[in-house]
Amino acid sequence: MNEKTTSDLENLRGLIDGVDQQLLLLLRKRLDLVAQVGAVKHGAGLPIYAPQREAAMLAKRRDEAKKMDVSPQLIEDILRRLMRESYLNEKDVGFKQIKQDLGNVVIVGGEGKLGGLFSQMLVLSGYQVKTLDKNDWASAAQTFEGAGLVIVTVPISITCELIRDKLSSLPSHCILADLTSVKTEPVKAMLEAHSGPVVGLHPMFGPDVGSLAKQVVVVCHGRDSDKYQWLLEQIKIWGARLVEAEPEKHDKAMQLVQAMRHFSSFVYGLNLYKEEADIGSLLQFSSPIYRLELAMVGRLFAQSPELYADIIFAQKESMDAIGDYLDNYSHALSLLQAGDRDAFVAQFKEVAQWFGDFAPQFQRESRAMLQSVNDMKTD
Ligand SMILES: C=C(O[C@@H]1C=C(C(=O)O)C=C[C@H]1O)C(=O)O
Repeated sequence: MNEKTTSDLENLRGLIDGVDQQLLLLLRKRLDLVAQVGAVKHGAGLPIYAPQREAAMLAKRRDEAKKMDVSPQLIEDILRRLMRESYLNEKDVGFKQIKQDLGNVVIVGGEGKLGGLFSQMLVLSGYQVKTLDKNDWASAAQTFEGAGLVIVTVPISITCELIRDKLSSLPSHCILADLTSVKTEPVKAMLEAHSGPVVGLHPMFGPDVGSLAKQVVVVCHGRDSDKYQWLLEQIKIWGARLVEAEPEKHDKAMQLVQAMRHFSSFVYGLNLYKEEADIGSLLQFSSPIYRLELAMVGRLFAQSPELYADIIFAQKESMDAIGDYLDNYSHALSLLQAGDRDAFVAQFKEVAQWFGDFAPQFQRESRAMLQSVNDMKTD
């Protein structure tokens, strides 16, 4: 490269550095303002996630970007990432405590990751939280004294037994809730063990989310919902959306959303293992979509085998859903083995028609995800 080119590049890159440093100053200023918004929301009991504000702001910035010949999608991508940071900032400011005279919250299994997240959110909301784990049962009666809310978040495989054996003598006013990823049996066990308010919750996210903004918590009502309405309001203030469902309907959906999804990832990983695939080499050749596929499968094997075994084995009925998947896989394979391209195309079209408008919607959503996957490449 000749001297003039080198000099030109250095000068321009220096100017870009200056602009980026100004961006940093603006980011710091924006985060300070967001923290002040968080403080106002804390006092007023407002949710950290304000979808209408976000939609209005994004629309304005997109218009302004267009007039400045800046990609509207670029400013939207930047602002969406900034908003994710905003939620963390606002969470750290804390939340209004909706139920002032609750007494203690006891989280059974609170040393687990999901229990730890709920403990953090409840403490940030001003509640006194105690945790009770497998070595604490000798002092359980004392811990439960004065408890206003007991949340059960232990492995699925021991949830119902623990509820029945250990939680049948709670104070009658105390709310009993669980966070289990299946609802029918735990809600039934809580209703049988406890005469007071009962509610089943299923946070549809992992414990590694930074905040509950935009997340979903499924609510399966048990008993005396008026007594735990404040808890649902508190979860909404944390930024989550509540989806009410009958336990049975929830569990039916989880056969596909969780059991079959995770079982399919397990089998995909098992197949790579049995085929002695060279993951490093696969990554070299991988398209963004395949890298995302590998990431979603690989992340499973970085987590607790017992957790996923519990999720997959939780419902006997999941076997039916997985068995149907195998039947459909075998049918599709038979078309391939028969070289019946026309039948494959016909089946493809039939499924595409069934997906309807969801197909192009998912194509648009996945395009943004794939671009993010590519953005994260450092090689
Ligand atoms: C800062 C706020 O809180 C959230 C974060 C926003 C942002 O980062 O711009 C906008 C809306 C809210 O979801 C707000 O409500 O204004």
